[in-house]
Amino acid sequence: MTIFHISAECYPIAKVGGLGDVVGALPKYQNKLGETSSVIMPFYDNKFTNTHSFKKVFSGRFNLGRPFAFDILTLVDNTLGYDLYLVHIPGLLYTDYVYSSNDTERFLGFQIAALDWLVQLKEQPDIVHCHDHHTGLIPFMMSQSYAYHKLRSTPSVVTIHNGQYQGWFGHNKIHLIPPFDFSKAGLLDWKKLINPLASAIKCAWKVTTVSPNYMEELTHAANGLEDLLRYERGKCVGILNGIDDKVWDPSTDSDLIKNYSIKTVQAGKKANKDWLCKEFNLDPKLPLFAFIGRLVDEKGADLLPEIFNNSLYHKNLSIMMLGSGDSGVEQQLDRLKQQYAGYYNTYIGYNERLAHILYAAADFLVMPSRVEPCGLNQMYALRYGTVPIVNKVGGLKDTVDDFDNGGFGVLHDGATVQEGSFAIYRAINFYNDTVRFKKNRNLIMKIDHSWDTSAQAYLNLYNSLKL
Ligand SMILES: Nc1ncnc2c1ncn2[C@@H]1O[C@H](COP(=O)(O)OP(=O)(O)O[C@H]2O[C@H](CO)[C@@H](O)[C@H](O)[C@H]2O)[C@@H](O)[C@H]1O
Repeated sequence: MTIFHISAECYPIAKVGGLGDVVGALPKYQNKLGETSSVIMPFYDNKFTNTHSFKKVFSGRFNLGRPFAFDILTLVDNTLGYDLYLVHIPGLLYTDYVYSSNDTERFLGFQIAALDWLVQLKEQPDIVHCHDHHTGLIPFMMSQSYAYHKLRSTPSVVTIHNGQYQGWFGHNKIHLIPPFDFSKAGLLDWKKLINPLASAIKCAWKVTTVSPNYMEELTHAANGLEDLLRYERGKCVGILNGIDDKVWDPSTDSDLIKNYSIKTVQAGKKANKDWLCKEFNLDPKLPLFAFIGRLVDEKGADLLPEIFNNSLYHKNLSIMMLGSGDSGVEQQLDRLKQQYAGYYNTYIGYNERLAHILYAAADFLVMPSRVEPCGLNQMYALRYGTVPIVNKVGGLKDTVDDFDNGGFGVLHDGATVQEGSFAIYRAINFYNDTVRFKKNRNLIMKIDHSWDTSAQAYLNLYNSLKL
């Protein structure tokens, strides 16, 4: 089967969050299963594109209010485990950032160029797999735009990584979409706006979300799309994300201060913790709690300052926070540093290497998310022998069980300061039960969340769509 994943992010080329991780891993595992799975993504002006060589495979032009020329580039000396195609649109998409405020035109141009290339390929794809709203107009264009008539019978699949963001824009821009039968314009609309995610849910052959529980939640809370998802339920399915167990392997991870396996976890985690605590002025003898992520409401980031303030009262733990986002929350989190010097520190920003070290160094990872479609951090934490403390939502509910209930993590029921603070209090008691805690550490490192099972689940889904 020939599969094309189309996405705004793909690790290690460009990653802002979990979408990049998934698109950078899933095709690799699908290829391992004998398929031909590739990625199409934008050509950004970043470290990866500036330090690798590319070859042109196609050139074209399209009109988006004004004419644009584009190239499709492919990576030379590719060791990624899948073919990579980059859409290079100078003056539109070739930027040193992934997302911005004029994304409508940028990602519309990306989608049009990707389809202009796909439609003229000698061998038509078997599956076009779109990810999130940035590629959400592709199923509509494949089925309705005259120019893509040849792709009309090619199955399209859309995966919702985050239903909060939908890419809405006004009908005054409808003329930017390549011509189609105007009587079908309703397929683009949701609540009087062009809504790429809603359109994808209407037009794709199958809709997936990144955990079964999130699929269920979306029918009650989907930022306005609940009714649509309930109506289209028959073609929706939740498939739990996996993790790239080659990138996220504490025994080979080149970012770590010291590598370790289950056998050497004690010494390995200690070396990483000692380094981190020295670097950030924390006490290595205390249990270390970490947060890694985007500082946005969905992640419960606004709760963190108070949760940390409550938890640091007895000065019997250390906390390290790595993230960026809401500037008010960033300031509040930074301010706590003076009050709790020696016990608390932050790194405001994005730092891939520090994230890896922190998963290895920490004893616990806190995730008080309000919405968590799947969550990868808790799975990375488990693989690195770090106990996740999570709110019982979305994929967190599917992947973590409470230690007081025969499980291995710490669960709380509600994204509130009280629940989050009490969960940390319970976690410290768990940590102090050293024999049980050590046994648990070995156990969680053995949990298999690799992509093997889920990559097969996607293949089964594609096979069900074969004509
Ligand atoms: N400041 C920082 N520095 C370094 N690394 C950082 C960082 N902030 C975040 N990261 C990294 O970004 C990734 C975040 O993954 P999540 O699954 O939590 O993400 P996100 O909410 O972006 O994704 C959405 O898509 C994914 C994939 O489907 C779903 O799992 C998730 O629930 C959904 O919200 C992890 O690899 C994490 O280590």
